This record gives sequence, C-alpha cells and structure tokens, in this order.
Amino acid sequence: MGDPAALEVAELSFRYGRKEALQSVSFCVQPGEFCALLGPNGAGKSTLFALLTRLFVARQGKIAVMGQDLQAAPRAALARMGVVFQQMTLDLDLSVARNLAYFGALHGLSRREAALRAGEVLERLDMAERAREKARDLNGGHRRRLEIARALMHRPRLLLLDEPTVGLDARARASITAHVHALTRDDGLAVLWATHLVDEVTPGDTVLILHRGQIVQRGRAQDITPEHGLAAHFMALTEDTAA
Ligand SMILES: Nc1ncnc2c1ncn2[C@@H]1O[C@H](COP(=O)(O)OP(=O)(O)OP(=O)(O)O)[C@@H](O)[C@H]1O
Repeated sequence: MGDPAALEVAELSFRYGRKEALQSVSFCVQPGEFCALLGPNGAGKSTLFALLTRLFVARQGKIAVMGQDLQAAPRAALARMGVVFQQMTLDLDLSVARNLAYFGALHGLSRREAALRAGEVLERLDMAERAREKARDLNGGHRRRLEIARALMHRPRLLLLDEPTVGLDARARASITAHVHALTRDDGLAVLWATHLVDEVTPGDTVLILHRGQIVQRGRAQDITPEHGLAAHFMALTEDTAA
C-alpha cells in the first residue's frame, strides 16, 4: 500500500433536516498539493469545513487525515490538521508571541518547545520582527498571517483555510496566497483552501468545484481552463445558483 493521502473524503453526505447540503462528496488531497475548493454561496463549503473540523459529526461517509479516521481516531486525525477559520479567532490583547505560545500550550508543547516553534512559524510567514507587537496593532493581512502561523504550531500535515482572504486588500491577499503556496512547495504541506474568488487559483493548483453539495469538477487548474479561463468555466458550471 502507498502512503496515505493527507486528506481523504469518501462518500460524505450531510443534511440539515430535509435540506441536503452535501451529497456523496469524495476527493483526496495529497502531501504538497494546494487544493482550491471553489463554490458559490450556498454550495456547501462551510458545511464541509464543519465536518472536516468535527464541529459537526458526519453520519454518512468517511474522513481521514494522514490515514487517521476522524470518526474512529479523532484525536490523531485532528492532531495532524491545522485550521484557519473564516472568522478571526486571535486574542487581540495578547502579543503575537503570546497568541502562539497559548496555542502551543493547548497542543501540549512545553514553554520552551512553543517558543522555539513560534520563532520558526513566524519566520515562515515573514512575521519574525512582529513577535512583540499586540495582535490588535497588526493590519488585517498580518493578523491572517498570524492565524496561519498559529495553525502550524503543532506541525500539522494538512492545513484547512476557510475563505482566508475575505476583507483583505489585493496586496495582502497576494501575500497570503504566496506564503501558503510556499508551504506546500517547501514543506510538503497539504492545503485545502476554500474560496469563491477564482483569481486566487494558480495554474498548478488542484481545483475542486462544489455546486449544490456535489463535486462537479476536479482537476489541475491549467488542465480544466482550455479556452475561456477558469472564471468563465466556474460561472458556467454553477450558473443555476440561486441569486
Ligand atoms: N443550519 C442550517 N439549516 C438549514 N440549511 C442550512 C443550514 N446551514 C446551511 N444550510 C444550507 O445548506 C446549503 C450549504 O450551505 P453552506 O453554508 O455549507 O454553503 P457555503 O458554500 O459555505 O456558502 P457561503 O459561502 O454562503 O457560506 C445551503 O443551501 C444552505 O442554505
């Protein structure tokens, strides 16, 4: 048997009462892969993230992180996963370093380990010189980079990001997408990046298009945009989305 996928989702379904939000969703993300999950509003992205992070428990289907089943071995699976939620969750009154130390302690790192790891992750996100600043004094882009650094504290192999660039200007968005791409390339991190912004996708990324709770396309961005580009393709595939 080969190495396990960083993330394996198989036949995952979920309903809110009678409303079917996900229907038999299956895909994998491999180590080093940047997978952009594209979907219009209401496609099911938030529901999928809630299931992947165990906010909701899936009754149908399978989720595994580095071969660890989220249902059968939740601690092992969650330990291999880092998450950046759509809503900011920093403590704004703490310094950058203290935000990281606190999270490190939650994951069982000693103070010394947490301090060392905080230095490493801040370096990776080009934030080292901001360690002593209060989170409140950071701009939106730097706050997001701190959240990504924090999600890496426990050395996950899979990073989930739910619309991480919402509300940021073009420069901050470009910087964040570049940093996360570098993590896949240089560290072999697997990334699932949910967005409805097609311009955040680069040609080498894998694209998953979710529409009305189903995966309607999966492939390399450069292979699925032959003529009119990804934006037109995405709109055509999802054009019956209710306004
Ligand atoms: N608590 C709920 N009760 C009933 N239906 C829900 C609930 N939450 C979401 N839905 C429905 O499930 C479907 C998927 O919603 P979801 O929020 O996962 O989509 P999304 O792709 O994240 O959209 P957005 O980008 O707007 O957050 C939608 O049709 C939505 O109306």
